[in-house]
Amino acid sequence: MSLHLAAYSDSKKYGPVLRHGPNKLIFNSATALRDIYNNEKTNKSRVYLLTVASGKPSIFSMLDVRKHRNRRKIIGQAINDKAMRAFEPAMAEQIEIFIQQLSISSRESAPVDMTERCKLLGMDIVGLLAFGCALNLQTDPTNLHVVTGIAVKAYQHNCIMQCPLLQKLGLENFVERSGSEARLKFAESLQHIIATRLSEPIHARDDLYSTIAAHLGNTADGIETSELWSEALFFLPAGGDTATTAMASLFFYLSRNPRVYEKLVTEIRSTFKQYEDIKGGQQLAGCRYLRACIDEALRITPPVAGTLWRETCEPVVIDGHVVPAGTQVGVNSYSIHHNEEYFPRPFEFDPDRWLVKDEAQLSLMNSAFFAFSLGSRACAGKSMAYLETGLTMAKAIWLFDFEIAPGELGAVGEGIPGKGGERGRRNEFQLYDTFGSRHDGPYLIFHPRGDPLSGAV
Ligand code: HEM
Repeated sequence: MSLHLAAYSDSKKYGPVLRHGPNKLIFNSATALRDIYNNEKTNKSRVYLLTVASGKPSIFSMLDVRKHRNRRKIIGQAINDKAMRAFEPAMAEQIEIFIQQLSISSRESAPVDMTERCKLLGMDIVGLLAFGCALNLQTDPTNLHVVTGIAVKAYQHNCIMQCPLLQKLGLENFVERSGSEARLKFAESLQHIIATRLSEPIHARDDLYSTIAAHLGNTADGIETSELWSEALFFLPAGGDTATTAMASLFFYLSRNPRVYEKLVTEIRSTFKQYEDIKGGQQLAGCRYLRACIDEALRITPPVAGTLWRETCEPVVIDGHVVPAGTQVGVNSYSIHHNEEYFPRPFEFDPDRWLVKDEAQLSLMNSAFFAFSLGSRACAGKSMAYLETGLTMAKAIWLFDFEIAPGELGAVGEGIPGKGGERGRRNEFQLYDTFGSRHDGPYLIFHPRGDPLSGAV
C-alpha cells in the first residue's frame, strides 16, 4: 500500500524513467504523460481485465477502443454538467445530513474523523446516482458492509493488477481474508439493491438507470441491462472513494495552514451572504481560492495515487525513449505531483501556486497535473467531483470554524517523524495506495460560527 511512495523515492534516485518490474516502466515527466495517455499507439493495460468479475467489463476495464468510445458517450450522460444540474438537489440533501452531523458534534465539541464522515457522505451520494438507492450510511449502520466490501475489492484489485500471478494461483481472496464476510454480505446487498430498483418504473429516479434507459438493450452500440449494473458498481469506488480523499485531504491541510484557512473562510463568507445561497452555479464557480484549494489537495494527495498502467500496441517513443510493443508503461500520479521541476516546494500545501500571474509557470503545472488522468480514458466524473467537493467545503466553512483535535487523535493521518519509507513527513496527509486510497483522520473539532445555524440545520 506504499507503492506510490516507492515510485516517488525510486524516481528521485534513478531519474525520470525507471523499471518497476520485468516489463514495466514508470516515467516521471509531462512529456511522458502526453506520449503515453494521449497516444493511439497505447491502450489500457490488460491488467484491467483482471478486475472484471461478472464477465461484463465496465467503462473502466473495457479495452476495445470502439466499444469504450460508445460506452463513454452513454455513461457520460449520467455524470456530465447537465446531469449534475438535475442531480444536485439529491446531492445537496446528502450534504445537509453531513452538515447536521457536524452540527451535532460541534455542540458536544466531539472530535470528528473526517475520513469516516466524508466516506459515508461520498458513498451516500454516489449510491443515489448509481443505483437510485438511499444507502443511508450517514445515519444508519445497516449498510456499512457496503463500504467495507468496496474497500476489500479495491485492495484485492490493486494487488492482482500489480501481481497478476496472485489471481492465477487463486490467491486473490487471501490478500485480505478478514474481508470475506463483508464481501459476501456486500454481494447479497447488491442483488437486493438491483432487484429493488428494477421493481420500480425506469424514470422513478434521477439515476444512472433512468438517464441511459434509451440505450438499454439497443443494437450493437447499446448496453445490456446486466452491463448497466457493472457500470453502477464501478461508480461506487470511482465516485465515492475519490471524492472522499479530496475532501479529507483538504480538511487536513486547512486545519494545519492557518493562513490558507483564513483566506478560504474570507472568500466563502464574503461570497455567500446567506447559507442558502450556496449551490452550484456562477457564484460557486467564481470562488477561485476554493478551486485552488481543491486542486492543491488533489495535487498533494492524488486520490488515485498509483501508476495508471498502459500497454504499448506498437513501438512508441516516450519522453525520448523507444519503447517496444507489449511494454507496460505509466506515470505515477504521486511522483509527478511531487516533482520539483513542475511543483516547487512540492510538500508545501500552497493553493496560491494555482493563482500566480506567471502564465508559463501555470501552463507547466497544468501540463503535469494528473489527478484525473488524461486523454480518452481520463475521469468522466470531473464535474461531479468539483461540484460535490466544492458544495461540501463551502457549506462546512460557511457554518463552522474548526481546529485539530487535542492529544493523540489530532495526530492521526500525519506522518511520523523518523519513520522510514517516505512516511516521516509529519505535515503530510498519509495515503495508502489501493488503486484508490485509504487514509485515516484528520480528527477535527467543529465550532458553530456565531449563531448562523438557525434555519440551515
Ligand atoms: C476527486 C475525485 C475524482 C478523481 C481524482 C478521479 C480520478 C480518476 C482517474 C485517475 C481515472 C482514470 C483511471 C484509470 O485510468 O485507470 C478516472 C476514471 C473514471 N472516473 Fe473518476 N475521479 C474522481 C471522481 C469521479 C466521480 C465523482 C465519478 C462519477 C461516478 C467518476 C467516474 C469515473 C469514470 C466513469 C471513469 C472511467 C473513465 C473511462 O475509462 O472512460 N470519477 N477517475
